[in-house]
Order: sequence, then C-alpha cells, then structure tokens
Amino acid sequence: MSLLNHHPYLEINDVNKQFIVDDQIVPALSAIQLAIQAGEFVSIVGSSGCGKSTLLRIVAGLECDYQGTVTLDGKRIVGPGLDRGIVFQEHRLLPWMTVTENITLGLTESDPERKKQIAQTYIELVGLAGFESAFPNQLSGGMSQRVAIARALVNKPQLLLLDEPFGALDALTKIQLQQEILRIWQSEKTTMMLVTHDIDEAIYLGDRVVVMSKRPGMIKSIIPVNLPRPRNRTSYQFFEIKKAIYREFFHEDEASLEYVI
Ligand SMILES: Nc1ncnc2c1ncn2[C@@H]1O[C@H](COP(=O)(O)OP(=O)(O)OP(=O)(O)O)[C@@H](O)[C@H]1O
Repeated sequence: MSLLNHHPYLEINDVNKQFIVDDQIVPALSAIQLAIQAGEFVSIVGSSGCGKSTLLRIVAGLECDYQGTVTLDGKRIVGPGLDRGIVFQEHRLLPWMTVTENITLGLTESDPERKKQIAQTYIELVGLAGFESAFPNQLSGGMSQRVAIARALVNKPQLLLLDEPFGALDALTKIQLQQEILRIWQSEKTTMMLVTHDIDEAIYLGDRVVVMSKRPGMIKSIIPVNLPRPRNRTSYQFFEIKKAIYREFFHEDEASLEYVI
C-alpha cells in the first residue's frame, strides 16, 4: 500500500556544511540534494563520519549554520519546530520523571486531564500500557526507546527524524522495534527519515535507501526498495537490494564484494 501523495514535502537543496576544528576547515556535507515526499520512509546509510547525523540535525533545525536551503512543506527550516520529532540512539529520558511525565514534558496541550489522555494514547501506541508510572531505570533499553518514540510523536509531528534509534539494542529487540516503527508509520502516516548503520534495517523499513559517500558526505546513489511490506529479510529480492547497496560501498568491486556477502 502506498502512502505517498506524490509531492515533495521535504526539499534539501544544494546543502553544504563545514565545521571549523582547530582553525582547520572540516567539510562535512557537499552538494546534498534530496526531495522526500509526504508519507515517505527514507533510510540513509553511509560510513562513519560521512555526515548522516549532521544532515538530520540540519533538518531538525538544530544546526543552522550551513549553505543551501532546506524547506518543509514549502517553508524554510530556521530552527526546531513541533512539525518535526527526533529520536536519538540514546533515549535521553529524564531519570527523575515517570514514563507519562517524560512523554508529556514537551506537549503543547495545557489541560492536565487532556494531557494525560494524549500520553496514554501514545503509551498504548508504543506498547507500554501498564508502565505509565515507571521510571527510566525500571525500563529495559528497548522500552526506553519506545518512550523516546512516544515522546517524539506526542505533538503529532509531520516528520519523524530517527538517528540510529535502534543502534544500541540487541538483535531481537531491534527487529521488534523495527516492526513497531513500521506499524506506527502506517497508522500515523508520519514522513520518516532514518539514519542507520544497519543495511538490513534500511531496506526493511525504507521506500528508498540513500547511500552516502565518505567525508565530505555526498549522495552517492538512491536505491528504491520496491518490495511489498512486511518484507522478508531472507528473500532473494531483499538480498539483491542488499548486494546493490554493498556494491556502492565497495565501488563495484565484485572481488571484494564476494567476501562481504
Ligand atoms: N560539532 C562538530 N564540530 C566539529 N566537527 C563536527 C561536529 N559534528 C560533526 N563533526 C564532523 O563532521 C563529520 C560528520 O559527522 P556526523 O556525526 O554527521 O557523521 P555520521 O555519518 O553521522 O557519523 P557516525 O555514523 O559515526 O555517527 C565528522 O567528520 C565529524 O567529525
């Protein structure tokens, strides 16, 4: 089922970004050009330090010193906004607050009763009913990430930015949460932009996989994933897409590819 409306929703236009470290210019992103449609799920992969998180931070409005333009629904991004939610690799929950309190912290709703109801909706959405009063130290890593996802969704953002959200989780929890995020994407119709090191995850979730080159990060290729969901990670077609992505990393060097997959 396609959730796309076929109009560019997020437009990243010729974005260049450099950092100054010890008076030296460190180029991080070069000529990034990417259009994402409303309701699309886009995965971004690339080697460590290629600028994936920097790109996500620019879209989040956390990084404003760059060249080029980034627009969301036609409006230029000039800082963080409620139209975008973000989930990081570490859950970043406040340890002295309960699950409900962490989720409602950034909620714009002021009526306390309504606030609680909204939190409850999202607690149920991420499968944490019964843990409303638990504190972060009483939760597993996967449960904490579920809270972080609920917190990012509570203001109903149109765009959810996921920066290696499952990177610190064990393999089984990771697979479970990938399925959850897919379910949430389908029910909430939120546009998703996922940065990951995990190529299987990128293919399992994305409508397209953006492959970035080494520093300074450039878009090397964009690989469409035209497979019906839920996807079978062990299918021949899945494997073929995986191979195409590895090929991008290993510069079409079939000999070295042989040792990878
Ligand atoms: N605040 C900063 N100050 C200086 N340099 C930075 C800063 N943030 C990022 N960089 C540099 O920019 C480049 C891109 O970093 P970024 O974190 O975006 O890469 P990444 O692809 O997300 O890496 P990883 O996959 O390892 O998380 C790196 O060379 C990094 O050292």
